[in-house]
This record gives sequence, C-alpha cells and structure tokens, in this order.
Amino acid sequence: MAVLSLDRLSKRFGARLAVDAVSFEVREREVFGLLGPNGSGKSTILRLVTGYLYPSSGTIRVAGIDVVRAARAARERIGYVPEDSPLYGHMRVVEYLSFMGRLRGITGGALDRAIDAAVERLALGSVRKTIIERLSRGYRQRVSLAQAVLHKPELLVLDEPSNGLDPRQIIELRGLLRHLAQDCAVLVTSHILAEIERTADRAAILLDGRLLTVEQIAHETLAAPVPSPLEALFLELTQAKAMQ
Ligand SMILES: Nc1ncnc2c1ncn2[C@@H]1O[C@H](COP(=O)(O)OP(=O)(O)OP(=O)(O)O)[C@@H](O)[C@H]1O
Repeated sequence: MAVLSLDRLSKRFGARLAVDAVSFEVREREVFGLLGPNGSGKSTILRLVTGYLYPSSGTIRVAGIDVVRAARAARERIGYVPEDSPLYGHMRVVEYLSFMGRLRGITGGALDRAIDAAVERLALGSVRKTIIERLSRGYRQRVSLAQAVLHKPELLVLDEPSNGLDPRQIIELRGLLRHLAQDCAVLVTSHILAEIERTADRAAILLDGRLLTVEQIAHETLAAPVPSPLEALFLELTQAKAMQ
C-alpha cells in the first residue's frame, strides 16, 4: 500500500487555483521530491497533506487514512518540518525533544527511548545538552528532523530543508535523508533541482498547481550519496573550520 496517496487534490484560494487536480503516490521507504518554480503549489500541497489546510476537493490518504475525515489518526502517522521550522532557542536539545514528545502524547520510559532513538538517528549525541540557539544552522535542522521522527511516523514531510544551509550542511543533509528513508517515506520539496536529483527516488514537477510529470531517478549510489569531486575538495579544504 502507498504511504501517501493524493487523488485529484485541489485547493482554491479565492480566484486562485493553487493546486489543480493533483494525483500521486509516495511508497514505503521512498524519498519523493516535489519540484517547481515559486508559486507552483508545493507548500500548499504539504500543508494539505499535514492537515493545516483543507482541500477544496479530492482526497489525501496517509497509510490508507483519510487526512480530512480522520485528521488525528492521520497526523499521528506524519512528521512535519516546515520551512524555517520553529525551535525554542533557549531550550537544550533534549529539553526541546522532551517537550515536543509530550505534546505528541509520549511520556515516561517511552519518551526517553524515543528521544534516545531520535538523537541516534540524527547524530545529535554530542549536542544533547547544548542550548539550541548556540547550534549551527545544520545542527538546528537536525533537531527539527529529530522532533519530527520522535513518534516514528510512516511519512516525513519536509519543506525546503536545504534552505539556508551551507554546502557542507547540504551534503550532510543528503545522507540524513537517505538514512531516515530506511524507516519511513519522505516527501520533500526543493527549489534546487540538483538536490532532489541527488536524494530522491522519484520526483514530480509542478507548474501553476498542476502536476506535469512524475519521474523515476536513476542512481548508482543512493544508499550513501557520494560527494562530487568539487564537493569532496570543498569538504577537505573546509574541514578545519567544521571542527571548530
Ligand atoms: N493562504 C493563501 N491565500 C491565498 N493565496 C495563497 C495562499 N497560500 C498560497 N497561495 C497562493 O497559491 C499559489 C501557490 O503557493 P505555494 O506557496 O504553495 O507555492 P510554492 O510552490 O510553495 O512556492 P514557494 O517555492 O515560493 O514557496 C501562489 O500563487 C500563492 O500566492
């Protein structure tokens, strides 16, 4: 069964049809990229999938559950990292994860185990007790991803996760997305074509709210994306700075 399925999904804002009869499926353990120019409807689709907006027509199912009719049950199966994901900067990483876990209804030993698992998956062990606002943007991104996987969602939804990251952090994010996709399906948007090409199994191209095509992306090394020669040189030359 598809983890996510959209069937003739439309969303109208007044006279503007932001999403126009879009249908596609995201499969288990797949990274699915949504590509499109500004204003093509990517963020609106993500807000519809995560239940922050209601469709004007069409259906959205997550693990077979209708997102509108059974919103709560569907949300339990989704982890979401919006663009510029809000973080409580004054909190330490574990305090924040504990807070977000309790909001999700996870408590006691289950919460401790969920935090340990998320910290491990996102390689946050060395910054567990660091105050979030002291972290680099790349690490803050990992904290956002960690809170989104605390409840072990079947679908992870990421809006422009590479925005604002430096080249090293973007290269690291690729590996993290592939790692996360071992346990859940990932729906990700990006303006950066090359990033979707490096990380996604399939990609959809949107224009003016309409889905133009869904393409399979051929990969040799998707399990652990290998940096290009220029990226490898960049990583080597900037290593000292990254260690600081
Ligand atoms: N709440 C809203 N009210 C009115 N119009 C909206 C609203 N949200 C989005 N739109 C419009 O819907 C269209 C699609 O916007 P959306 O933000 O989904 O595009 P996008 O592909 O995510 O673009 P970007 O990459 O710039 O974020 C745009 O024309 C936008 O102006």
